[in-house]
Amino acid sequence: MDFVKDLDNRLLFAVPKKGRLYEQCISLLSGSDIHFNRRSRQDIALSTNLPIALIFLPAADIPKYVAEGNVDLGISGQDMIVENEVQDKVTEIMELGFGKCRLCVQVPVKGEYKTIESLAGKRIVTSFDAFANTVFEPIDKAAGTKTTINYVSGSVEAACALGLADGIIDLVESGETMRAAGLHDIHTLLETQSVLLSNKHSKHQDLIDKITSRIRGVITASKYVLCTYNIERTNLASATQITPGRQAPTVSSLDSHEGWVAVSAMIEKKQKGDIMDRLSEAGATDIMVMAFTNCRV
Ligand SMILES: Nc1ncnc2c1ncn2[C@@H]1O[C@H](COP(=O)(O)OP(=O)(O)OP(=O)(O)O)[C@@H](O)[C@H]1O
Ligand SMILES: O=P(O)(O)OC[C@H]1O[C@H](OP(=O)(O)OP(=O)(O)O)[C@H](O)[C@@H]1O
Ligand SMILES: [Mg+2]
Repeated sequence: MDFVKDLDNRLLFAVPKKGRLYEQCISLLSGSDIHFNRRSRQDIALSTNLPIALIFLPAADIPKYVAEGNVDLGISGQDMIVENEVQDKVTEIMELGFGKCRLCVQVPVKGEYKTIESLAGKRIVTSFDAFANTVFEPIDKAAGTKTTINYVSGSVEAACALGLADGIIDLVESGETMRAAGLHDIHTLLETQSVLLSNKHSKHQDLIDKITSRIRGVITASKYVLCTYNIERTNLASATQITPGRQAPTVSSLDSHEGWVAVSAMIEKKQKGDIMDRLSEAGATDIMVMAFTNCRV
């Protein structure tokens, strides 16, 4: 436990210790040049190049630690922030674009329930019991009844078939798990994805800003590629309409080819095929597309 004293003066950054957010978080850290050595089974890892300690915790608990100020910064899902009821106590710095899914009310396909209101007074099983209680409070009040909310930690979809629930509240991404259990969704309560979140009163705000801009750079870099090509200056105007860049394309003259220029511009990765076709039609040659791993734009 020697290194507990080494945590003094370090920014504490909570990262999901396993599960579907883990790999993406590790790749964000690596893309942001936050280096660390983590020994097997160890949930605290000191960064070797920045005054940061990474704390590996269950995603579901991270919003609570951030809200209470036990850690300065964290990555978790928006659903976990809502379930921990800490929306007002943390700053959601930015959406990270992964862990995207919907929190839905689901019922058996062959059943009588068609609306969330029809479940008033019935039995709901969920891992999101705090949120479910807030959802059913007004519904119960209007119907003059009390819905039973029971917590289970996983495999929530099994609850209806097992006779434990009339409906469930759980996450849906592809819908495969829901359909396999003979369920369908009748109401979306929340759209969620992973976010970078911070404590509102951290003493490490400068470092939080630095990490945020590095992570933002990694996310932007994953959406864009750099496109370079050569083109006759007479065709430049039509080519730059195809690749306007984020501000403007970089244009330099080609010494060896009178009247020709070299152009480079960031383009959206998902449009690269179409853009290359159109550049070719506009007279561009030597068209190349290159990925980059981080950027500040
Ligand atoms: N099927 C899914 N698709 C996308 N995101 C998901 C999915 N299931 C869970 N998530 C998101 O992943 C985050 C972590 O979820 P959870 O705590 O259930 O861990 P997990 O990664 O599913 O691992 P496990 O359930 O095995 O412990 C949550 O914010 C949740 O919204
Ligand atoms: O719509 P889908 O793509 O099928 O994904 C949704 C499923 O993913 C999550 O379960 P997870 O795999 O985390 O298992 P768990 O129930 O043990 O948490 C979630 O709780 C759903 O069951
Ligand atoms: Mg899960």
